[in-house]
Amino acid sequence: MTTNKTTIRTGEKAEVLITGITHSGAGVGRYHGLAVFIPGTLPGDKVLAEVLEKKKNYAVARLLEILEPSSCRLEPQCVHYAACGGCRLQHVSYKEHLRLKTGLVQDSLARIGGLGEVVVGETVGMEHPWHYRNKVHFKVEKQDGRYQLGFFEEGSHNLTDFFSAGNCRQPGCLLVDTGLNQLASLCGTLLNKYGGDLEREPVFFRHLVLRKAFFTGEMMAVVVTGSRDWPREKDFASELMSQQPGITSLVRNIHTGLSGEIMGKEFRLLAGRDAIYDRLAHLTFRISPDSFYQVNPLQTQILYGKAAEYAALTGKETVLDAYSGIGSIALYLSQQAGKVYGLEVVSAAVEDARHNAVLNKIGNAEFLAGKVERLLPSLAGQGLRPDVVVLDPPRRGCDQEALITVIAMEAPRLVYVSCDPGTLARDLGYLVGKGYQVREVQPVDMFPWTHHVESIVLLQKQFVTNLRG
Ligand SMILES: C[S@@+](CC[C@H](N)C(=O)[O-])C[C@H]1O[C@@H](n2cnc3c(N)ncnc32)[C@H](O)[C@@H]1O
Repeated sequence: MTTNKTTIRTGEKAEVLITGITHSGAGVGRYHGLAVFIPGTLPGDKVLAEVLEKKKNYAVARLLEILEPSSCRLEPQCVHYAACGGCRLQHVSYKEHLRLKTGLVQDSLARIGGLGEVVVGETVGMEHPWHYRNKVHFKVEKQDGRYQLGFFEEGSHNLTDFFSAGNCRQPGCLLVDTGLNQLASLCGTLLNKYGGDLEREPVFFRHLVLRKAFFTGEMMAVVVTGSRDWPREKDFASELMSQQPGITSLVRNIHTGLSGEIMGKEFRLLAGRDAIYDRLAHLTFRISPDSFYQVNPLQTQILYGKAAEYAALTGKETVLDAYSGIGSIALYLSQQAGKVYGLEVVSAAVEDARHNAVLNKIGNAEFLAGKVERLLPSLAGQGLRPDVVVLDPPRRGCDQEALITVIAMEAPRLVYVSCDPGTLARDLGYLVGKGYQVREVQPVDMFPWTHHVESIVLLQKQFVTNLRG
């Protein structure tokens, strides 16, 4: 029987030339006309793969052998690369990796947003794309008679232990700041020392969340426990604080619920201050344990610089920063604006933003707590007509109610910051359908070696720009 796309079977071995990449970082090629997704491959590779799953329009296969490598193929540097799955592009040269990310954004805009004519700028990369993360959350699991710290392997609940004795060749994650890796390793040792007898009533540790302010060097550790009791909590805290002088904030979070959130609602300060302080450009920021803060400080400066360029402020404009976190973009733009508003749902982040305005002696910023989709209509109802709206939503993008109100407010300029090209494309498509024009799209590599990419986009309202400008 001749093989064609309908007779392909699972278990079949396929020779595939990879010609593209998916949004989750897998290589894509064709086998008898059917698209085949093969993780761990990249355009230019010729590979032998085993079909694992066959659907009507595509198949998923497992890489067995690289028959001819792409000229852009690299030996991954991380010893955990294969098991961890977090760095899905570590086998791709950095130059090619940036080119692929630009392509991913371009492809989303065309396919999802119907914006094939929009030109996407080249992704801005990093000079040293390692140890760039200022935050990490390690999963804590009981395995082989001890608490282990690491990440779940892709698609499973098996933990890749990043700090066991067998992994001493590379303790920690290559994307994470080296000071945070050292702190994680020490925390792992002390959780084992003070976590209780693993056989009888051990403490249920869920996560270890670590943060570092790159500019000030301050570090924060949040130990997330699933149980309330932790008899030796004080011993843990005092030994950690004495052994690691850089740690300025040690917090316990109690998360007894079933939700998949990393942290629960209850925080307890164990030692030091309840927040860390960092500097970004000319500003100082307080960052509380549950507030969002961009994870790559060097690239954040590039991102915020672009936001200022796109906002094109002259000193008198009203700026609305939707999804404002600790107020960083609003405060960054405040010196060139008449008035800035920030809208944010996490109340601790709103408190940080208000505190940050005072800390930086900024008097023209106002921060409101609540969901953007609720606050915006009420601000519009009160007659607020911003000149610039910054949208920096989480991965799921903007709620349609929020976009409807932004359109009704007729802001001449929108600056859309996104970490998900798919939802960005969806929202841009909607805004373009309602009279906005995409002027510039600039991807910034905030997450080197992973398949994630940040983009910043300038949109302008057609016609109204002239009337109001
Ligand atoms: C990608 S972060 C951006 C934060 C900030 N612009 C920055 O650069 O650090 C998205 C923020 O939106 C907040 N958020 C998520 N959903 C929201 C909603 N429906 N309304 C208001 N804020 C929301 C999150 O808590 C988070 O602080």
